[in-house]
Amino acid sequence: MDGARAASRLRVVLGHLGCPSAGAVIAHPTAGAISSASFHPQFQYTLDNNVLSLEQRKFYEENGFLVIKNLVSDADIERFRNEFERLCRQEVKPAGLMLMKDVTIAKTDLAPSERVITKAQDFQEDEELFRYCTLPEILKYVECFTGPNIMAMHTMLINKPPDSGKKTSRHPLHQDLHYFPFRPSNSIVCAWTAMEHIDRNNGCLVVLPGTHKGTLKPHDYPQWEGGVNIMFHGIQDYDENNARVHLVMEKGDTVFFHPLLIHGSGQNRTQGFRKAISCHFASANCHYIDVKGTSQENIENEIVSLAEKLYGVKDGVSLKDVWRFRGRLVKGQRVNL
Ligand SMILES: CC(C)CC(=O)SCCNC(=O)CCNC(=O)[C@H](O)C(C)(C)COP(=O)(O)OP(=O)(O)OC[C@H]1O[C@@H](n2cnc3c(N)ncnc32)[C@H](O)[C@@H]1OP(=O)(O)O
Ligand SMILES: Nc1ncnc2c1ncn2[C@@H]1O[C@H](COP(=O)(O)OP(=O)(O)OP(=O)(O)O)[C@@H](O)[C@H]1O
Ligand SMILES: O=C(O)CCC(=O)C(=O)O
Ligand SMILES: [Fe+2]
Ligand SMILES: [Mg+2]
Repeated sequence: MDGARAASRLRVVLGHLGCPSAGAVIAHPTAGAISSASFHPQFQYTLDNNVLSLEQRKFYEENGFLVIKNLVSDADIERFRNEFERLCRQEVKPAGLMLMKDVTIAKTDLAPSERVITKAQDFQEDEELFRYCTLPEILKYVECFTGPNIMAMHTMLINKPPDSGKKTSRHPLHQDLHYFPFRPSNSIVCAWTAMEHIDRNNGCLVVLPGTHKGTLKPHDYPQWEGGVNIMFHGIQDYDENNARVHLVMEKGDTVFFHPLLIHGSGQNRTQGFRKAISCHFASANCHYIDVKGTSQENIENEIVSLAEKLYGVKDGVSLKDVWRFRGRLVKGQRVNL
């Protein structure tokens, strides 16, 4: 492998390091100007900015997610779909992009195509896909959680394949914060947009409402008979009695959710490749943390070993620098991240 490719892979791999347990309730530091009409000191997970209705704010505060119907246009989704196909055919190779295959075919030599690639990750250098992270209709909502200084930290186009029968198309229940070495968690939000109708048949998102009020749980690989995709860690001891909500979504519908919200996705029982595009945004006022000695150390160790195995890299790479390199400012000022 040439140096540039190795460096770009290393960068992406290291980008998955996580951080410490997020137990403490932290007052939101990025609250902007407070309008007296909407000042609600009881709200902890949303900011006062008059975009969300009172009902929507209460819903997110209580549940940790909020679905906005029909937010992204069909025309934009068509463009994302076309660009994804171009990436799969490798007609363009933006720096840092990672194309993943399902674990059942990871060791085969199948040429990359729209039917082989299950996820395009880190498309921050792909102008066409990165448009998603700059859409005004998306950022308008993101700002309700992050405040005005907004970084796009982590980008994915997920192409959930028809399940091979081994159930590897599932994504185990997890909290995204497990992968993130920045805080506070309330200033991070994921936007996830359905690129087509998504329901239980093709593997919709499943969320455990209210779990964003808990702490970051230990994550590890689930004991799945048919195997599990690399770095798809799950929570071992979630409360089986917690309500589950299966998010049935139409093309363009977008869910915004908190990084502590426990969620996953079921297997795809259809013959189609179920597509969604997402970005994790964070306030640029967030700060990096050291994950050593925390529950996130296992993902850190895994990634570091992988990096050592693949590139012969030892120490010297700062995680903070990696994230700083990968994150992109999409609004306001780049303060810390
Ligand atoms: C909030 C958010 C972060 C939540 C999540 O996204 S959770 C999932 C995160 N997962 C990831 O980010 C994975 C990131 N991807 C990567 O690091 C890369 O795609 C790699 C897995 C390293 C593959 O890189 P690639 O350039 O394709 O290199 P290779 O084909 O040589 O593979 C390197 C070794 O990894 C193995 N591998 C690749 N894909 C998978 C898979 N799906 N499941 C299990 N193992 C896999 C592959 O077989 C190879 O193993 P060895 O031959 O070295 O033993
Ligand atoms: N043993 C497990 N460990 C961790 N997560 C699991 C386990 N079994 C299922 N899940 C995950 O739990 C979530 C909810 O599963 P659930 O069975 O409610 O719905 P589903 O699998 O999405 O839908 P369906 O059962 O209709 O296929 C899914 O995200 C799935 O990946
Ligand atoms: O299946 C999906 O689209 C969601 C996957 C997910 O939660 C993640 O990549 O963090
Ligand atoms: Fe997730
Ligand atoms: Mg199930």
